[in-house]
Amino acid sequence: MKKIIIATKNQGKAKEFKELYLKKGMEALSLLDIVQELPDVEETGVTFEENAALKAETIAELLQIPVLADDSGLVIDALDGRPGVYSARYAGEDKDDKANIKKVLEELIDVPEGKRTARFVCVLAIARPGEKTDFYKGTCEGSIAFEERGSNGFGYDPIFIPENETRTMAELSSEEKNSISHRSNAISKLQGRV
Ligand SMILES: O=c1nc[nH]c2c1ncn2[C@H]1C[C@H](O)[C@@H](COP(=O)(O)OP(=O)(O)OP(=O)(O)O)O1
Ligand SMILES: [Mg+2]
Repeated sequence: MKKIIIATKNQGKAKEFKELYLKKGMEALSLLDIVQELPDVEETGVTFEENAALKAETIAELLQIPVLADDSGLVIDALDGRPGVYSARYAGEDKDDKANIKKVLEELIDVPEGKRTARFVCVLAIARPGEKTDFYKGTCEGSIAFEERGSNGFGYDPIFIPENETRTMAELSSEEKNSISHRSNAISKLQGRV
C-alpha cells in the first residue's frame, strides 16, 4: 500500500488521517509511528499556512521524502477569531485540551446562542524536498456549545456543534466526523496529488 508521512505528533489527528487515507487505499504514518528521533518543530508562524509549512518542510528535509503537515484550529467570531492559530496552547504551553475548553467556555459565558458561531480550519502543507510547498485549506462551520458533551474525537470537539447538527462533534461517530470535518474537506481538495 502507498504510504504518506504526516508530520504530526497529535494522536487524534493521526487517527483521523489513517481513517481518511485508508479510504483512498493509502497508509498514513504519523511521527508517532516513526522510530527515528525527530525534533519538535517550533510553531513560530502567525498563520496556519506558515506553521503547516514549517512542520512539513522541516520533516521533509530531514527524511528526504514528501511530507504532509496539518495546522489547524478553532476560529470563534465572538472572540475576534481566537484561539485560531494558537488553539493548541490557548490555556498554556502544555497543550491541555480540558484547560483550553474551559478557557473558551468562560470567555463565551455571556455570549448568547446565535452569536456563538465558529469554524474549524485545517491547512495542509505538502513539502517535497527541493520543491515549492503546496497548500490546501478545509473548514467546518458551526457554533460553540454552552457545556461539554461527548467523548469521541479530540481537542475542542466536545464544545463544537457542526452546522445542521444538535450534537457536538464529540458525540458524532468517527465516520460522521470524517464526512464533514475541516480535515476531510482539506484532504478532498488534494485530488490525488499526494
Ligand atoms: O478536528 C478537530 N477537533 C477538535 N479540535 C481540533 C481539531 N483540529 C484541530 N483542533 C484543535 C486541537 C489543537 O488545540 C489545535 C491544533 O493545533 P496544531 O498545532 O495544528 O496541532 P498539535 O500541536 O496538536 O499537533 P501537531 O502540531 O504535532 O500536528 O486545534
Ligand atoms: Mg502544533
